[in-house]
Amino acid sequence: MTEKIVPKVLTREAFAPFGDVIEVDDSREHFTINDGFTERYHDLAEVDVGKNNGRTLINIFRSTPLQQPIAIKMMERHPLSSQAFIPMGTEPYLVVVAPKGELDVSAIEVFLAQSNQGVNYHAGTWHHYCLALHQQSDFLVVDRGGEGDNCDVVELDGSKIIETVI
Ligand SMILES: NC(=O)N[C@@H](O)C(=O)O
Ligand code: NI
Repeated sequence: MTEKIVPKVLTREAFAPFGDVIEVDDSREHFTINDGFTERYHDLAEVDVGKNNGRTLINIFRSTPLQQPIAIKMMERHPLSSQAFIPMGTEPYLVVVAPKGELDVSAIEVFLAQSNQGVNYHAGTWHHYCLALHQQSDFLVVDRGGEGDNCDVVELDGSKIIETVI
């Protein structure tokens, strides 16, 4: 039996169980620098890459959209590190997550992220791989390099289907 999931609006509060939202938010700490020509929105996400002598990687993921409607056929987690996705283009994208611990498929949540919002999955947060929408999109990705198996993947039956995003 299939289940349609309607993506939710991505907010810091709603995403808090899974990680951080990276966006300009005047309720967060910010201050003026660079002779007054720059506003620094400070310390927005917890980059956690140090386990087992890990180091920070800065990458670009060029992601091609899947055909919609998208069936959720996998979830993965990085037990040793966080992973941040910051869109470099102008398109929204989908974020599919579930709480840390043993994967609870019934707890899967889907968010629609806008092009001015990045996300940072905390270590162990279950997520689908990067889901671009509408056109090929680049994402700046900050994650971990180093020893150890840092990607657990679970295959799903595809019965959870994401409502099409126009
Ligand atoms: N495998 C890989 O580097 N990418 C995934 O972790 C992802 O979340 O897109
Ligand atoms: Ni990942």
